[in-house]
Amino acid sequence: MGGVAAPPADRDTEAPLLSVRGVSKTFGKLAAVRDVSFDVRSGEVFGLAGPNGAGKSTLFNVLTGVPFGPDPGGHVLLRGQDVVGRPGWSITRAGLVRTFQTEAVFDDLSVLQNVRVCASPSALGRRGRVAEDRVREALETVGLTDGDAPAKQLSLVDRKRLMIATAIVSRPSVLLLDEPAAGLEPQDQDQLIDLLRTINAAGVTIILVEHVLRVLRTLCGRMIVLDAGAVIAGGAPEQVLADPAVVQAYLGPGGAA
Ligand SMILES: Nc1ncnc2c1ncn2[C@@H]1O[C@H](COP(=O)(O)OP(=O)(O)OP(=O)(O)O)[C@@H](O)[C@H]1O
Repeated sequence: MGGVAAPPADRDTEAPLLSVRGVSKTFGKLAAVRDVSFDVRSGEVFGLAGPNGAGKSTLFNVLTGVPFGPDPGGHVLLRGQDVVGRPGWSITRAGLVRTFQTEAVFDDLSVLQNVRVCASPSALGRRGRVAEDRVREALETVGLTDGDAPAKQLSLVDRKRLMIATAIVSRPSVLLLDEPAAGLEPQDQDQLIDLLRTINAAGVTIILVEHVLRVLRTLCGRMIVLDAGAVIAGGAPEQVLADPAVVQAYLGPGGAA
């Protein structure tokens, strides 16, 4: 029951930017993540899918060390350096930055204030503040032009933009996005797709947890699927999403009949 092999690390000689090796996370008797290994190349948009409870968010937690790292024995190599065991701020500083499933936005603050307050410690300058040019650059990238607008007035897609701004203000090398398209109408999904393409084209490697398959198909060159914590398929989205084991995992026992 070793699971399915992760997609090939690389067809060329370039070392992967991120290498996840034998990562597991157990809560009591529950193996939420089971011996997961995969590689992400610099410049990729790499997809991570799986049914509810498959372990996707837990995997993001252990990759970024917040609130916990993996069980002993797992390795998370960023540019060949193992970040397991480092505190979360240090992993963020090394370049692994995530967003959360629900938009972590302070309604009573303005757009600008949200980016200043939510930025990770790695985005802070010498005086313990985020440089204003970084804040403005992040907001410009995500297309939020009115920094003084109260966050509570933002539409859902703009709240997603704001959450992404709070992550990219740290200038990550790998941006981990947890279900950014959740709840969006198709036209707003298209805006999100355009934004993620822009961020990726600027040199940011992206790992995308997503249930909206259209978004995965459009953006990802490669992806893996988790089920019950283990990798059950990996490769190009069209091939992976047609895999009978993946269809079965999504539909549940007997559902694929
Ligand atoms: N801190 C925790 N303590 C105990 N169990 C946990 C903890 N965090 C997650 N789990 C369990 O681990 C399993 C995987 O959860 P996780 O949230 O990672 O799945 P997911 O694939 O992100 O699901 P979804 O798509 O619904 O967000 C679930 O059974 C969940 O209840």
